[in-house]
Amino acid sequence: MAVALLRGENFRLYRSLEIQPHSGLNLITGGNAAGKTSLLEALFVAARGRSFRALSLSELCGAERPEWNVFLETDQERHRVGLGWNRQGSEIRLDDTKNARISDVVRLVPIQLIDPLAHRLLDEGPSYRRSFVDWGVFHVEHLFLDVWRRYQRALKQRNSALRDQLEDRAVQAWNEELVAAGETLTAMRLSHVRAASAGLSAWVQRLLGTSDATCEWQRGWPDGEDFRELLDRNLDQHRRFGATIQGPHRAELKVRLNHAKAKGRVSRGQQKLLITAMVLAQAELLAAAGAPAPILLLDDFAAELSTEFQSRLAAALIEYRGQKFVTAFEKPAIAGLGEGGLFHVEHGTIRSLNALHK
Ligand SMILES: Nc1ncnc2c1ncn2[C@@H]1O[C@H](COP(=O)(O)OP(=O)(O)OP(=O)(O)O)[C@@H](O)[C@H]1O
Repeated sequence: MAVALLRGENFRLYRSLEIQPHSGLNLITGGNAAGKTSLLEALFVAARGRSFRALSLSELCGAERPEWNVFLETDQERHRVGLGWNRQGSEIRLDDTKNARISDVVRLVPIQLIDPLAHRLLDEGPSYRRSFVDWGVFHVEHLFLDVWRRYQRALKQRNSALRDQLEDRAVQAWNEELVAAGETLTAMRLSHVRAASAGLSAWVQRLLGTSDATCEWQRGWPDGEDFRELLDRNLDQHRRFGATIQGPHRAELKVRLNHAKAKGRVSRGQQKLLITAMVLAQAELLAAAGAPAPILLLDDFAAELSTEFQSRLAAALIEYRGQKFVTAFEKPAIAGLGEGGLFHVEHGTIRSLNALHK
């Protein structure tokens, strides 16, 4: 699956935008503030229903009028996805369905971004890594969303019973659902991380020249402990905190490169390539599970990378068989980059620099 057409109106600096991307690699060049990131953002917003850098959809509105829209069409099956915003709210359309559910769009058009802030996946708190893993599990396990929602609901109810200092029975009433959903969720996450870790080494070898990268899933409560018993045993502690302080909502993905924690001890350039390897390993799992191969957005190709690392990254991108959108100030002098779609952006105007050979 690839995006065959992207359109937008009054989206950030673009009065209107339209591209017909290549199904493989698309290189988008342009100077500072030309509109490269905004173009990736238009794609991301259409596929995820939210931006990766704006907190609200209103920020995406251009100067023309108080409304904007983005639209994409896929190559296979010609699915059409549109997101429109005005001051009254936003609406997602999927094919002929108005007010479609964003989860249906997300499932149809998996998209991942690696931008200059991607190091947060390794540097910041565990919620970034949980979201990363859960995004993959969502795409390979169709029951994930239901189980995740059940867990969140039981957790919320249990926590509010703890906060309101209700009697033990009222708190414990949620344990069964919390344990049932929590254990299923954990099993799905564990099997996803194990499978992704198996593919990670090969991508790390290609990108970083070492195969010594590991990902370990910590499920959110101590190994060897039964979740149900732990909830009963720690009830007083949870009462003191006014919250359930163990469980899958506290899970963590521990990432190591050459035995060092990927946080702090690994350089920014290494982090960028390690994250790319994680994204590519996960993308392969999706494809293997019959989901569409994720579309990869890579903002600022050369940032943080030596020429050797740039060559390695280019080779990995070319090898990855999903669709890719890569931005750079200028076309890197690396064979293979720019052989697919080549676009140049200037002041919110996009020019296609090649006859697209699809
Ligand atoms: N809502 C908006 N309406 C109009 N213009 C906007 C809006 N939001 C951002 N811009 C402008 O769009 C321009 C392009 O931003 P964008 O982040 O896409 O550039 P870029 O090509 O990725 O640049 P760089 O390489 O410097 O990051 C910026 O000058 C920004 O001020």
